[in-house]
Amino acid sequence: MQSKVDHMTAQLPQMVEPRNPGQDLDLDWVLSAQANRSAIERRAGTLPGRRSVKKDYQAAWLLKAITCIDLTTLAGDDTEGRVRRLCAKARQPVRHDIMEKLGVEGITTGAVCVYHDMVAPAVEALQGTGIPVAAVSTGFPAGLSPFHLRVAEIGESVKAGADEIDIVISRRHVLTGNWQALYDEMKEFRAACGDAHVKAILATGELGSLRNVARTSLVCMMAGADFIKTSTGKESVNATLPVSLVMIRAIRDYHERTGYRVGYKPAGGISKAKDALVYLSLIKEELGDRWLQPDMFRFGASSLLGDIERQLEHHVTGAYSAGWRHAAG
Ligand SMILES: O=C[C@H](O)COP(=O)(O)O
Repeated sequence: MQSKVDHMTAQLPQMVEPRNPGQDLDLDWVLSAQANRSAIERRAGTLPGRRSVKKDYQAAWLLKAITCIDLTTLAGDDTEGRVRRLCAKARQPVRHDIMEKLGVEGITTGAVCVYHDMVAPAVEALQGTGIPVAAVSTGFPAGLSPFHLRVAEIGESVKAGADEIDIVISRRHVLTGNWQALYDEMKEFRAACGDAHVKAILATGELGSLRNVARTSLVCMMAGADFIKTSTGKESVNATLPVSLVMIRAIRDYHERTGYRVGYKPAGGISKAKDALVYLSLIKEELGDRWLQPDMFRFGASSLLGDIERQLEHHVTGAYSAGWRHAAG
């Protein structure tokens, strides 16, 4: 068990892959992307019952999940104090006594994710830790402010010290099939990020179909997205397993054709440890171990960490509930 924990929690330095440079918009490829809803839903339906995460290794997998969390606060009443407390949690995500019993030290969350105004306090609170700060941007969550302001917002967050920028795409470009406009927008956002990594938020709950999700994923990667992300957390439907399958298969396709690995970030509504394990199994099965590192995979989540910590506490006190054990495999 201990060596499994060590192996699972070994964190790679942030963002070690060569960045996806993007490529010209390939409309034939985009339009050939399909998604068979019933096949996707059948496959997604099998995931929660699968046993890819062995019971003995659950603690190790939960620690792995922590290293992949973008610990998030995106609320209108965010304050510097709340963000400082969030950053303290990112540095020390699990209570000392639990970590001691697990025999692990030094793990952190993958990043902290905040609105622009909270970037500076987050950068200050995380100084010297190596934990990146991600800023949501471009008129998050709807992305309907004037284009030049959306581009300028990226520049402001980079100037304030953000390492990663989570942009929102214009859903209307997808809904009207204007792939060129989507590509141009994404390319400009990517350029404005400079050295900061860019995550493209698709807002999949507003894209109308799984086929649109597949096509949008490809266009964003062609325009140079470092990550594709499901949702803002503010749509009525956020991260789901069918949408995740479509997006990670697009990532696999893109890697096979171009040689570049793009990261994946399911976000919104993921709050249970057992759900995190299902996502990790999905990534392992569909993309392989390389994507199970924080530079290639993140959960966008505001409350997942709390449940994971509770489950780890149960693990060290031997108090797992039978139901949870069953669900997690
Ligand atoms: O990107 C992150 C999401 O906004 C977080 O959503 P959540 O509060 O449902 O975990």
